[in-house]
Amino acid sequence: MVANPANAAEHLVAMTGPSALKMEANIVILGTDNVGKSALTVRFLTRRFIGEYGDIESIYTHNVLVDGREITLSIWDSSCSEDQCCESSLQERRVQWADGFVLVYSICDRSSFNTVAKMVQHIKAAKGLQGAEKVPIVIVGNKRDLQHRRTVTSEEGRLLALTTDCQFYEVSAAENYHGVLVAFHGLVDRIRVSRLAVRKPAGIKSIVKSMSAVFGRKRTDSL
Ligand SMILES: Nc1nc2c(ncn2[C@@H]2O[C@H](COP(=O)(O)OP(=O)(O)OP(=O)(O)O)[C@@H](O)[C@H]2O)c(=O)[nH]1
Repeated sequence: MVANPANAAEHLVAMTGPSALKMEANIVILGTDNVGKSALTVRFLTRRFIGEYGDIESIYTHNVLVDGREITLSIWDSSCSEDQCCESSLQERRVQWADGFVLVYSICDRSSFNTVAKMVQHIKAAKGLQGAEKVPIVIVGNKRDLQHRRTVTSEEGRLLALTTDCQFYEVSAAENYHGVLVAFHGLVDRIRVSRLAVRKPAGIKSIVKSMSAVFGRKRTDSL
Protein backbone atom coordinates (compact mmCIF):
# COMPACT_ATOMS: atom_id res chain seq x y z
CA MET A 1 0.00 0.00 0.00
CA VAL A 2 2.93 2.37 0.66
CA ALA A 3 4.76 3.71 -2.39
CA ASN A 4 7.93 5.71 -2.96
CA PRO A 5 7.38 9.45 -3.65
CA ALA A 6 9.95 9.29 -6.46
CA ASN A 7 8.00 6.57 -8.28
CA ALA A 8 4.62 8.07 -7.64
CA ALA A 9 1.84 7.82 -10.22
CA GLU A 10 1.74 10.19 -13.17
CA HIS A 11 -0.56 13.19 -13.21
CA LEU A 12 -4.28 12.90 -13.60
CA VAL A 13 -4.93 11.05 -16.86
CA ALA A 14 -8.22 11.24 -18.67
CA MET A 15 -8.12 8.35 -21.12
CA THR A 16 -10.06 7.60 -24.26
CA GLY A 17 -11.97 4.52 -25.42
CA PRO A 18 -13.07 1.88 -22.92
CA SER A 19 -10.81 3.42 -20.25
CA ALA A 20 -12.53 6.81 -20.45
CA LEU A 21 -14.00 6.34 -16.99
CA LYS A 22 -10.61 5.84 -15.34
CA MET A 23 -8.32 8.50 -14.00
CA GLU A 24 -5.39 8.98 -11.64
CA ALA A 25 -4.55 11.84 -9.31
CA ASN A 26 -1.92 12.71 -6.73
CA ILE A 27 -3.11 14.33 -3.52
CA VAL A 28 -0.92 15.74 -0.76
CA ILE A 29 -2.11 16.37 2.80
CA LEU A 30 -0.38 19.39 4.34
CA GLY A 31 -0.58 21.22 7.65
CA THR A 32 1.43 21.79 10.81
CA ASP A 33 2.11 19.17 13.51
CA ASN A 34 -0.73 17.51 15.31
CA VAL A 35 -3.64 18.94 13.31
CA GLY A 36 -4.86 15.48 12.31
CA LYS A 37 -3.40 14.91 8.83
CA SER A 38 -2.82 11.20 9.45
CA ALA A 39 -6.15 10.83 11.23
CA LEU A 40 -7.96 12.29 8.19
CA THR A 41 -5.99 10.15 5.76
CA VAL A 42 -6.57 6.94 7.71
CA ARG A 43 -10.25 7.80 8.19
CA PHE A 44 -10.67 8.24 4.44
CA LEU A 45 -8.74 5.06 3.58
CA THR A 46 -10.13 2.72 6.23
CA ARG A 47 -13.19 4.50 7.68
CA ARG A 48 -11.56 4.12 11.10
CA PHE A 49 -10.10 6.45 13.72
CA ILE A 50 -7.32 4.79 15.67
CA GLY A 51 -6.17 7.65 17.93
CA GLU A 52 -2.37 7.62 17.61
CA TYR A 53 -0.52 7.54 14.30
CA GLY A 54 3.21 8.29 14.71
CA ASP A 55 4.84 10.61 12.20
CA ILE A 56 5.89 8.33 9.37
CA GLU A 57 5.55 10.01 6.01
CA SER A 58 3.81 7.74 3.50
CA ILE A 59 2.13 7.64 0.12
CA TYR A 60 -0.95 5.44 -0.04
CA THR A 61 -2.70 4.24 -3.17
CA HIS A 62 -6.46 4.05 -3.00
CA ASN A 63 -9.17 3.37 -5.59
CA VAL A 64 -12.48 5.20 -5.34
CA LEU A 65 -15.60 5.36 -7.47
CA VAL A 66 -16.90 8.92 -7.91
CA ASP A 67 -19.97 9.46 -10.13
CA GLY A 68 -19.37 6.10 -11.83
CA ARG A 69 -15.75 6.96 -12.58
CA GLU A 70 -12.95 4.78 -11.22
CA ILE A 71 -10.21 6.95 -9.74
CA THR A 72 -6.82 5.83 -8.48
CA LEU A 73 -5.59 8.25 -5.85
CA SER A 74 -2.02 8.45 -4.57
CA ILE A 75 -2.26 10.20 -1.21
CA TRP A 76 0.87 11.65 0.39
CA ASP A 77 0.40 12.06 4.13
CA SER A 78 3.14 14.55 4.89
CA SER A 79 4.76 15.48 8.15
CA CYS A 80 6.10 18.98 8.59
CA SER A 81 6.84 21.40 11.38
CA GLU A 82 5.46 24.93 11.23
CA ASP A 83 8.63 26.56 9.88
CA GLN A 84 9.07 23.89 7.17
CA CYS A 85 5.52 24.15 5.91
CA CYS A 86 6.34 26.49 3.05
CA GLU A 87 10.10 26.56 2.83
CA SER A 88 11.95 23.33 2.18
CA SER A 89 13.07 21.35 -0.82
CA LEU A 90 10.91 18.43 0.31
CA GLN A 91 7.93 20.75 0.43
CA GLU A 92 8.71 21.89 -3.11
CA ARG A 93 8.75 18.26 -4.26
CA ARG A 94 5.40 17.62 -2.62
CA VAL A 95 3.88 20.69 -4.25
CA GLN A 96 5.17 19.85 -7.73
CA TRP A 97 4.10 16.20 -7.38
CA ALA A 98 0.53 16.96 -6.37
CA ASP A 99 -2.53 17.51 -8.55
CA GLY A 100 -4.59 18.55 -5.53
CA PHE A 101 -4.07 19.64 -1.92
CA VAL A 102 -5.81 19.05 1.40
CA LEU A 103 -4.63 21.85 3.70
CA VAL A 104 -5.45 20.96 7.29
CA TYR A 105 -5.62 23.10 10.41
CA SER A 106 -7.06 22.41 13.83
CA ILE A 107 -9.96 24.60 14.93
CA CYS A 108 -8.23 24.70 18.34
CA ASP A 109 -4.92 25.99 17.00
CA ARG A 110 -4.83 29.45 15.49
CA SER A 111 -1.23 29.24 14.36
CA SER A 112 -2.08 26.13 12.30
CA PHE A 113 -4.81 28.21 10.60
CA ASN A 114 -2.37 31.05 9.89
CA THR A 115 0.04 28.54 8.36
CA VAL A 116 -2.69 27.21 6.05
CA ALA A 117 -3.31 30.78 4.83
CA LYS A 118 0.40 31.10 4.00
CA MET A 119 0.49 27.68 2.34
CA VAL A 120 -2.32 28.58 -0.07
CA GLN A 121 -0.29 31.54 -1.37
CA HIS A 122 2.88 29.51 -1.51
CA ILE A 123 1.28 26.67 -3.49
CA LYS A 124 -0.34 29.05 -5.97
CA ALA A 125 2.96 30.83 -6.57
CA ALA A 126 4.93 27.58 -6.84
CA LYS A 127 2.50 26.08 -9.35
CA GLY A 128 2.83 29.20 -11.51
CA LEU A 129 -0.50 28.67 -13.25
CA GLN A 130 -1.71 30.88 -16.06
CA GLY A 131 -5.02 32.36 -17.20
CA ALA A 132 -8.08 30.47 -16.02
CA GLU A 133 -6.07 27.60 -14.52
CA LYS A 134 -6.81 26.92 -10.86
CA VAL A 135 -5.02 24.90 -8.20
CA PRO A 136 -7.39 22.33 -6.68
CA ILE A 137 -7.19 23.02 -2.96
CA VAL A 138 -9.54 22.14 -0.12
CA ILE A 139 -9.07 23.76 3.28
CA VAL A 140 -10.10 21.50 6.14
CA GLY A 141 -10.69 22.67 9.70
CA ASN A 142 -10.30 19.48 11.76
CA LYS A 143 -11.22 18.56 15.37
CA ARG A 144 -14.71 19.98 15.11
CA ASP A 145 -15.71 17.81 18.06
CA LEU A 146 -13.56 20.02 20.35
CA GLN A 147 -15.96 23.00 20.34
CA HIS A 148 -15.01 24.04 23.89
CA ARG A 149 -11.39 24.53 22.74
CA ARG A 150 -12.20 26.31 19.49
CA THR A 151 -10.05 29.35 18.65
CA VAL A 152 -10.80 29.63 14.91
CA THR A 153 -14.40 30.29 13.93
CA SER A 154 -16.11 28.55 10.99
CA GLU A 155 -16.61 31.96 9.39
CA GLU A 156 -12.88 32.61 9.36
CA GLY A 157 -12.28 29.30 7.60
CA ARG A 158 -15.05 29.96 5.10
CA LEU A 159 -13.78 33.48 4.42
CA LEU A 160 -10.23 32.28 3.81
CA ALA A 161 -11.53 29.72 1.30
CA LEU A 162 -13.75 32.27 -0.40
CA THR A 163 -11.01 34.85 -0.82
CA THR A 164 -8.48 32.31 -2.11
CA ASP A 165 -10.82 30.37 -4.39
CA CYS A 166 -10.54 27.15 -2.40
CA GLN A 167 -13.20 24.86 -1.01
CA PHE A 168 -13.84 24.68 2.74
CA TYR A 169 -14.91 21.92 5.11
CA GLU A 170 -15.02 21.60 8.87
CA VAL A 171 -14.77 18.01 10.03
CA SER A 172 -13.97 15.73 12.92
CA ALA A 173 -11.75 12.86 11.89
CA ALA A 174 -12.37 11.46 15.37
CA GLU A 175 -16.15 11.37 15.17
CA ASN A 176 -17.32 11.37 11.59
CA TYR A 177 -16.34 9.44 8.46
CA HIS A 178 -18.88 11.06 6.16
CA GLY A 179 -17.52 14.62 6.52
CA VAL A 180 -14.02 13.40 5.67
CA LEU A 181 -15.31 11.50 2.65
CA VAL A 182 -17.14 14.59 1.37
CA ALA A 183 -13.97 16.69 1.69
CA PHE A 184 -11.88 14.21 -0.33
CA HIS A 185 -14.60 13.86 -2.97
CA GLY A 186 -14.81 17.66 -3.15
CA LEU A 187 -11.11 17.75 -3.95
CA VAL A 188 -11.42 15.03 -6.61
CA ASP A 189 -14.18 17.08 -8.27
CA ARG A 190 -11.93 20.15 -8.26
CA ILE A 191 -9.12 18.17 -9.87
CA ARG A 192 -11.49 16.94 -12.58
CA VAL A 193 -12.79 20.43 -13.30
CA SER A 194 -9.29 21.94 -13.41
CA ARG A 195 -8.18 19.20 -15.82
CA LEU A 196 -11.05 19.98 -18.16
CA ALA A 197 -10.22 23.70 -18.05
CA VAL A 198 -6.62 22.95 -19.00
CA ARG A 199 -7.55 20.53 -21.78
CA LYS A 200 -10.01 22.80 -23.63
CA PRO A 201 -7.58 25.50 -24.88
CA ALA A 202 -5.00 22.80 -25.58
CA GLY A 203 -7.58 21.08 -27.82
CA ILE A 204 -8.21 24.22 -29.86
CA LYS A 205 -4.47 24.85 -30.09
CA SER A 206 -3.80 21.38 -31.35
CA ILE A 207 -6.58 21.64 -34.00
CA VAL A 208 -5.06 24.91 -35.27
CA LYS A 209 -1.62 23.30 -35.22
CA SER A 210 -2.80 20.25 -37.20
CA MET A 211 -4.60 22.44 -39.76
CA SER A 212 -1.56 24.61 -40.34
CA ALA A 213 0.56 21.48 -40.63
CA VAL A 214 -1.78 20.10 -43.35
CA PHE A 215 -2.17 23.35 -45.29
CA GLY A 216 1.46 24.30 -44.80
CA ARG A 217 2.59 20.97 -46.23
CA LYS A 218 0.18 21.23 -49.21
CA ARG A 219 1.68 24.57 -50.16
CA THR A 220 5.19 23.20 -49.93
CA ASP A 221 4.24 20.05 -51.93
CA SER A 222 2.75 22.10 -54.81
CA LEU A 223 5.88 24.23 -55.22
N1 LIG B 1 -10.47 15.29 19.32
C1 LIG B 1 -9.91 15.03 18.14
N2 LIG B 1 -8.64 14.61 18.08
C2 LIG B 1 -8.12 14.38 16.86
C3 LIG B 1 -8.85 14.54 15.67
N3 LIG B 1 -8.03 14.23 14.64
C4 LIG B 1 -6.86 13.88 15.16
N4 LIG B 1 -6.89 13.97 16.51
C5 LIG B 1 -5.81 13.70 17.45
O1 LIG B 1 -4.78 14.67 17.24
C6 LIG B 1 -3.49 14.08 17.42
C7 LIG B 1 -2.67 14.28 16.16
O2 LIG B 1 -3.25 13.55 15.10
P1 LIG B 1 -2.38 13.13 13.82
O3 LIG B 1 -3.30 12.55 12.84
O4 LIG B 1 -1.20 12.31 14.25
O5 LIG B 1 -1.85 14.56 13.37
P2 LIG B 1 -0.78 14.92 12.23
O6 LIG B 1 -1.18 16.23 11.68
O7 LIG B 1 -0.65 13.78 11.27
O8 LIG B 1 0.51 15.07 13.12
P3 LIG B 1 2.06 14.98 12.64
O9 LIG B 1 2.32 13.57 12.22
O10 LIG B 1 2.79 15.37 13.89
O11 LIG B 1 2.28 15.97 11.56
C8 LIG B 1 -3.75 12.60 17.75
O12 LIG B 1 -3.71 12.44 19.14
C9 LIG B 1 -5.15 12.34 17.22
O13 LIG B 1 -5.80 11.32 17.94
C10 LIG B 1 -10.20 14.99 15.76
O14 LIG B 1 -10.94 15.17 14.78
N5 LIG B 1 -10.68 15.24 17.02
